Order: sequence, then C-alpha cells, then structure tokens
Amino acid sequence: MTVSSAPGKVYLFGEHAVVYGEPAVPCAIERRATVSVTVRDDDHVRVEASDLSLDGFTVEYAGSTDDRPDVNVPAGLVEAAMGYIDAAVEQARDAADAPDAGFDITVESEIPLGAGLGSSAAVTVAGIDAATRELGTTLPAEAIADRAYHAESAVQKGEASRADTFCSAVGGAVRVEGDDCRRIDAPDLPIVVGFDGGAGDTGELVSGVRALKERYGFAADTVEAIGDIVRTGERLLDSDPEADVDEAARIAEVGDLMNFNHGLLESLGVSSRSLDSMVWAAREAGAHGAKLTGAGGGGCIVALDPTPETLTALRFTPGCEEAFRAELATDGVRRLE
Ligand SMILES: Nc1ncnc2c1ncn2[C@@H]1O[C@H](COP(=O)(O)OP(=O)(O)OP(=O)(O)O)[C@@H](O)[C@H]1O
Ligand SMILES: C[C@@](O)(CCO)CC(=O)[O-]
Ligand SMILES: [Mg+2]
Repeated sequence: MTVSSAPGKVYLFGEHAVVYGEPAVPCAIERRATVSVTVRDDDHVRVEASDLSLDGFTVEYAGSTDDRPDVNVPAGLVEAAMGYIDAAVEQARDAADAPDAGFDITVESEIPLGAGLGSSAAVTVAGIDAATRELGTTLPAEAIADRAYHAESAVQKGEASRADTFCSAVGGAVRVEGDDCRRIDAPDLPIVVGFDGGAGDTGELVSGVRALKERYGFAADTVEAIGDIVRTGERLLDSDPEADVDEAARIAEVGDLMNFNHGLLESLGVSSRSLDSMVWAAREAGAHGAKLTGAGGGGCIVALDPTPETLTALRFTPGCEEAFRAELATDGVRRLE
C-alpha cells in the first residue's frame, strides 16, 4: 500500500481571473487530503470516500465505468462526485504505462468539499502521487502538479487553471500565471478561515464569470483589474523584510488589496449572502482584510488578523458554521507510506 497526502489552499488574491491568464497567489494550508492506494490483481477500481455524502447518503463505490455505486442518488451527482478520483486513476495509469491497473483506494480528508479550500486539487494530487508510486513510478512534485492540472481540467470541462493543483503539489505560497508556476516567499500571515457549511460548484461558477466577461466589456475589465490587484499584491509580499517597511503596515496593505479583490469577485457574481456576512463580520472585528476564497458561491472566506478578534466574531456570526486559524503548509504532497 502507498499513502500520500496533499494540502488545501486559500487564495490571497486572483481566483477566477487566473482562469483567463491573469496571475494569482494561493497559499497552501495545513488541512490535508490523504489517499491510500493498493494495487489489485484485476482492472477494477474500488473507492471508499466516507466524506462524500450526497444529501445524507454516504457513497461507497466501485470506480470502473461499468460498476457504479448502488445508491439512491442521481447518476449525475455520483459522476460529479467521483470524477476527480477517476481522472487521477487515469493519470496514474498513463504515467506508469499500466492502462489496465486496478486499485483499492481510500480517501480521507480534513478539507471541506466544494468550499473554496481546494479539496478537489488535494484529492487529485494525493491520488495521482499514491497510485503512481504503487505502480513503481515516483514523479517529482512538478510532474504530479502537471498531471493533476490535466485531471482537474478534464473534470471541470476545461475550466481550470494550474493554480490549485500546483499549490497543493508543491506547498507554500505560489504564483501562477498561465503555464508559469512558481513558489514565492511570503511573510508569515495571520490567516483566519470562516466556513458557512455550504459549497459552490466550481465548474458552474467559472462558466458564470466567463459568460459575464463575454457579454460585458466592463466584466472583462473587472477580470483585468483583479490581475492588477495581484501584481500589486505580489510586489508587497516580495518586499525585503529587512527594508524599512513596517511588517504590520505591509500585512495591513495586503488586507486592503484582499478587500478590493472581494468587491470585484462580488461584482462578478460569485459571492453569496453568507460569504458577504462573514467578510463583514471579519472586517468589523478589525481584520486587515477579508475575501471569499476559491470558486465562491458558498463555502469559505479568508481574513488576516493576528488577534483573536476575527475568530471570535466569526464564531458568533449567523451563517458561519466553523472558524479556524490556518497555518501555511510549507510541504506540498507528502509521501507517508
Ligand atoms: N474527501 C473527498 N473524497 C472524495 N472526493 C472528494 C473529496 N474531497 C473533494 N472531493 C472531490 O472534489 C469535489 C469538490 O471540488 P470543487 O472543485 O467543487 O471544490 P473545492 O476544490 O473544495 O473548492 P475550490 O475549487 O473552490 O477551491 C467533490 O465533489 C469531489 O468530487
Ligand atoms: C475559480 C478558480 O480560479 C479557483 C478555484 O479554487 C478555478 C481555477 O483556477 O481552476
Ligand atoms: Mg476545486
């Protein structure tokens, strides 16, 4: 058996716009998906994913296309639920040149699904890494990232950037612009996450932004303005900590840019009432900045606050189900067994 884990992420800035070639800066956080893989002696794929619950049903399925789970939920939902694992299996078979390999796979995850923390990328990265190693091939993190991008992109019908998968594979803070992916230095950021208990559909939200952008020049300008925020933000993150910039002032300015970024995401239609109320609760509690993270529609916000105030305020905010501090994950994919 091989076991790999990979982290989730928050976006400091740039989600959605990154799909159209603007830069983005996601940061990996210490919440992980762990995938265990054992090769089988036939070509079947059996997946146990206890976090995948659809309207109260817990799904446990065998993953070969002719062997779908026997559960009372619409086939489309099940297909959507298992798409990332299926795509990861295909990538591993291709990487190890073993088209008929079968696997028993178990997925465990600390990352809420569909909530903007990159659960799909983490499961895909950890799944490809564990399955390729189980077939005797060990790939560098960058190659795992590339395969995970193609897997996510296939499931999201071409509507994916390299940002989530690269960040999850290599860890730390990263900068992604088109095919150019790199790790960057970032100051120690006091990240707080608020979660409304809900989820958004990444593919649908991305299509919604694309439609707005094609319809209105000012929506296309909004996407470009998000890119400008990222370019300003990355200069701030990159400034020499020894220089005469006061660290607290620098983090406060990063927060200002996050606030601006949230406003633009809201105009593009990807926020929600509960995301907005968590953002406002964080701002009123004195956070340096707050924005939705990931695809939006529901799920998580990210705020910066070194004090306990934002965490406390979020815990008392109607619509916020969970709030926690997130540590930067300096490792990306981790090989556990
Ligand atoms: N623990 C898990 N077990 C199995 N599949 C999972 C698990 N976590 C996530 N997935 C897959 O990822 C999908 C959610 O991906 P989606 O891209 O919609 O949200 P996200 O990655 O959590 O958020 P975002 O992309 O906005 O950061 C689930 O429907 C499922 O297919
Ligand atoms: C909305 C999006 O920008 C981030 C989702 O976490 C989609 C993507 O980059 O693939
Ligand atoms: Mg995702």
